[in-house]
Amino acid sequence: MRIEFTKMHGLGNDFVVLDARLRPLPAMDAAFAAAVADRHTGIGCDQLILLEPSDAADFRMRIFNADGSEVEACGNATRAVGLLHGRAARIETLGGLLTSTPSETGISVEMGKPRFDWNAIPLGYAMDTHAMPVAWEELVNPIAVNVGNPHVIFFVSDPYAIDMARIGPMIETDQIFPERVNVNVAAITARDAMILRVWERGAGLTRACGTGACASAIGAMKRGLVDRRVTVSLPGGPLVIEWREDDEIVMSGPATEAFRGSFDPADFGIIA
Ligand SMILES: N[C@@H](CCC[C@H](N)C(=O)O)C(=O)O
Repeated sequence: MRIEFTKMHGLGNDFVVLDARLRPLPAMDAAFAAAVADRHTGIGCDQLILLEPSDAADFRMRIFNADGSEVEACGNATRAVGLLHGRAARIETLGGLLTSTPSETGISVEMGKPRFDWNAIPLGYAMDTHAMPVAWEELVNPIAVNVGNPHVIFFVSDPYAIDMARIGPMIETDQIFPERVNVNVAAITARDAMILRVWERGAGLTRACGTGACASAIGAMKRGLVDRRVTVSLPGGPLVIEWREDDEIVMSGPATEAFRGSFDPADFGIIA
């Protein structure tokens, strides 16, 4: 059996998109997703995205990290599937119902409302999420925000001076985060601009993280460091994040289709 896929990316955060909206695919599990995502023996991607029919929206998007874990939200993939859909779409995810719309800069997505309660992040025990009384080496007093998925944000003077490949996994898997966490290091450069690098839960260092940009922008706005519309520069390029007065987060930026192909799951050692 051959499965068709579309390889896409948002600012270099790359996806294998499988479309089961019209034709069912073999049941997806962590081993299947990890095998496809493997950059040496599979197709290779940061996230595998599975589109399915939905009763509540135009379609359902399921998100699997490269390590196989299924998660609630992915900002860049939401723009990518919005591009694939070709027109405005309501998209059901584990993190909530999202809306994507073609825009001048690519695709804009209404990402939902941020949550700040310690048990909504979630954290292992009650604490102030606005300035968490914790530290990992030089990374201190982060803010935690859930934008559909969990994020912790550290404000630093130079995100590129932080050894994220070493410290990222330590924080991601710390027991204070019972569902693990996406780790963001951000620097404010103006009232409307910031620089960001992200160690993603289940995927590692990526060139861009849409939910990371949303969470970091909201964290900076909460702390009064930036205005309510900010350009977030990631290694792969910029995203514009706005926190509207109605509490909705809007993310705008490009999405790209790279190529299409097909594979036989057996080639990757998957018994489908
Ligand atoms: N790359 C994504 C985020 C993907 C999920 C994340 N790694 C998690 O585990 O929550 C984005 O663009 O938001």
